[in-house]
Amino acid sequence: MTSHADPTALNARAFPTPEGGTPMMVQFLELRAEAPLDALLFYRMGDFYELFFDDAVRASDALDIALTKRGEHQGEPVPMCGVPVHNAPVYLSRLIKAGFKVAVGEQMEDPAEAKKRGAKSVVKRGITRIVTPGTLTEDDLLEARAANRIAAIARLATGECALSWADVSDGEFASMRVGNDGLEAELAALNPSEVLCCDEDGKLASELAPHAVITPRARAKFDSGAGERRLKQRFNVQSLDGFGAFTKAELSALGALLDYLELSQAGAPARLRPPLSLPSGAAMVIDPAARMSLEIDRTLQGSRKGSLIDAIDRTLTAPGARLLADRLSRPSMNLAEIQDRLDAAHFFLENRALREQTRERLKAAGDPARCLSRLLLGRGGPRDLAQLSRALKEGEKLIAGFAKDPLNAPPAPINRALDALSLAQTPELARLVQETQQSLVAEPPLLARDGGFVAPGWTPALDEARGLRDESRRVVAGLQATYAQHSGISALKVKHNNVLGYFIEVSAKNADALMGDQAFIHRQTMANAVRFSTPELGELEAKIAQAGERALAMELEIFDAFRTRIEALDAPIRRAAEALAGLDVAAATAHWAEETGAERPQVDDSLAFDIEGGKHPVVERALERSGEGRFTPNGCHLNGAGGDHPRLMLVTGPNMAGKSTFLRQNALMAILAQAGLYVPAKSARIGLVDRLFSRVGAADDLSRGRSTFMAEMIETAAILNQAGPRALVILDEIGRGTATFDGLSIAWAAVEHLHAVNQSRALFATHYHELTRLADELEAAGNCSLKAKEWKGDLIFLHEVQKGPADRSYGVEVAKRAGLPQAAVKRATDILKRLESDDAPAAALADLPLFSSLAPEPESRPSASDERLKEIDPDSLTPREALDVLYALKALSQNSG
Ligand SMILES: Nc1ncnc2c1ncn2[C@@H]1O[C@H](COP(=O)(O)OP(=O)(O)OP(=O)(O)O)[C@@H](O)[C@H]1O
Repeated sequence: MTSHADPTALNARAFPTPEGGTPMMVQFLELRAEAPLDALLFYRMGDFYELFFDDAVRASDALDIALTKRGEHQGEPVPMCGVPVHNAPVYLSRLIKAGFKVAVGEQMEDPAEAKKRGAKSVVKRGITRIVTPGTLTEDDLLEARAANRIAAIARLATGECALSWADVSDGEFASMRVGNDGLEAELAALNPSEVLCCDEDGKLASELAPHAVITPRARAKFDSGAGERRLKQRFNVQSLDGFGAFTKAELSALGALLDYLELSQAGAPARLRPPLSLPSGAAMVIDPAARMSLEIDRTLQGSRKGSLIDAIDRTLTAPGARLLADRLSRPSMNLAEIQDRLDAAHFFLENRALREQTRERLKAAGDPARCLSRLLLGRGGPRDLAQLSRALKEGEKLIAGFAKDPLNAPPAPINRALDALSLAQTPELARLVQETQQSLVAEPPLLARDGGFVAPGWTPALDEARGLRDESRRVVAGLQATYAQHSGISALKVKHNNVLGYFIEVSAKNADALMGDQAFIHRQTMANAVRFSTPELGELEAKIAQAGERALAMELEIFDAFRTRIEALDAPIRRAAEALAGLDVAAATAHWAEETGAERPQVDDSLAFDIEGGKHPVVERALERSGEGRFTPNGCHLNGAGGDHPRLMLVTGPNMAGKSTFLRQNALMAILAQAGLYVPAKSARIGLVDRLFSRVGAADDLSRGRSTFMAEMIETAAILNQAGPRALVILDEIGRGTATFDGLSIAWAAVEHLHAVNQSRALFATHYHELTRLADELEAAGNCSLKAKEWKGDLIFLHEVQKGPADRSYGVEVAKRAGLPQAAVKRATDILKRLESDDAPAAALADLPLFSSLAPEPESRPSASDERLKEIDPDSLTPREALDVLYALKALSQNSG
């Protein structure tokens, strides 16, 4: 599919040469040549960003705005469209969502400066930034509760592979070595909005990360030596050893990413934390198919509503929500880390009042990480400053609630968070917080350039400048009365606009009186009014402007000083922001657990999988909301201890009985437990799961040219090739997309392979009853089924898991419930009876008459003569009437016959 935003198509564009152009057009085309071809150029002209040529054509189409023309270039009209600067974020976000990148060409000087060089000179412009999906920082353009990552894939000639990624909005910067076959799963976990790769890997990257914008870069940008140099220079170190041991591929990926971020931030390079090399094996690997089908952070339709995270997220801050999403997308393999998270949640569950108090404080904390990044990038304003210091202050206040009660001491992870929040540990930071709180007005504006954010009383010099400005304004206001009195025109007004500054306005009929007066200088005649100025007004105007400018300059200086101090305190501020997010997740987990009765899981390094009373949090919520009844909790034991506790469980039962739900809820249980969260179960013991595979439901993958069956087989192959004894495998009805015997054989072989070779803990749902026999033959396999019973000819699902296989499949009953025509249901019942006879299926069907050759069963509606007979009461008939009725009945039966 090629879209307007397709980088390959964009990179093939050509723009005219500047020859023969107007000075402005020459400047535009020079900037256009400087900006990457796959980005649209927003060219600032006063209050508008204008787009020209092909940029205008594509943007007007994507934004649905008018495409006009502006003069000619080289004899051809120039296509143009524009968006107002004050509304630019809205248009930017639409273009970014449509997959475009935008280079912003700003005016680099005051137009007045340009005029000094001659009437025809053009205002200097330069590219200040390239806005791309993966490099956003503005709240308007970002989703608050989701990370916004940009990733880079490096594949060296040696076969070595690595991923690097960054979140410019909060400074995250990391890399990880991966095998070629692990790229897709890791990219799915990171869920980046933009992916860099070298030119040759463009197609591969779009297959690996189908939801991301792909940005191909020259192979030279992926040079690992250059990458290392760039990293050292950026982080100002002699050696990278202090940050970790990076492979060549990691250096290549990190270097390429840094290079691109420098380009896109044009001179204001993103402020990133020093790179972190994540060890492989630190997180449970969830294959992309499983991630999708388990609907962890979004549903198959792509919405957050209806996903696992939506059902369990009780965080109150956006950074808390992002941390929770991160933990769910990369469940930990580190037992100590998991215990820490569970300890923190447990503490908040036990200490309800403290939890409520903490959550109350968190509500005011906002998003300090993103405020900090914007401030460091020079894109932050006074509101960011105020929000950041409020968050730090709330963090400080929060500590007081955790009284030093030796009998109820918070666990280590909470203590660490409290330490990070303690301003007393960083007096510099404490001072900064105090000063920003004192110096800023209650509701500061978004942008510093507008001024008006420093509170009165903060610096005498600023107060004085403002006093002068305000005093002059008062004098101006007073002048209106003086002039009115002097001229005798009571309707005289003193007004202000950007062109004339202060002026006097009178109606046209009063103008003559002032025209002859030396004190008033005529400036402008309008349809109904005439405008004048006076030297006095001019002087006051200058005073006001001067004082205003001085005041603004002082405010900007104060703001800059704060910014510089923040830059130096970058690390402790980040630590405090992370601590707040961590406390939010812990308190939210406890809150959710209390609300739903979720329990603390026991996670260890065994191979156990023992769940009692497990529930599917999303299905349970859906049932609750629709009032359709309660969720039936079910246990699941896959610890391989033998007997009742097989390692591989075959799950049978009628359609709609709840097999898929059962499979999914157990996969989710492992994810939740290793994310360090409570689980929706009475109890759960789970031995670390290193990889989670799930083949649930048949989602067509037609976009990749794979049929349902092909997609299913590819995923099954991946499972049988990769799953090991620590894996958890969830397989739902594999083989059903092909002929019965093929399907059964494949399913059969898969079960045997999983049992003997992979030896993973596995749940295998199937409709092939023949498979249930395997439980007798394979020592670590067992059967369970979902109960259903027939009642008065209807099928009732109990959603209860019981030992042993299902007695039969009830497919025909389900079809009947779904409203299949009566004739088809009856026919299916007949066929089923024959198939279930002892003969081989082919023989059983041999003498079965074809459906079409059977006379359709007559509808059992009463005949007309029957109806008539019912109406007759023989006792009330005269002999004559009886004879008439007899004739009538005879006629009716002849007609219908
Ligand atoms: N444990 C449960 N308690 C209550 N209701 C449940 C339970 N499990 C499933 N259900 C309900 O039954 C419906 C069908 O469940 P599910 O899709 O898991 O069935 P299935 O056996 O996999 O069906 P099929 O074989 O047709 O895919 C669910 O949408 C849910 O409403």
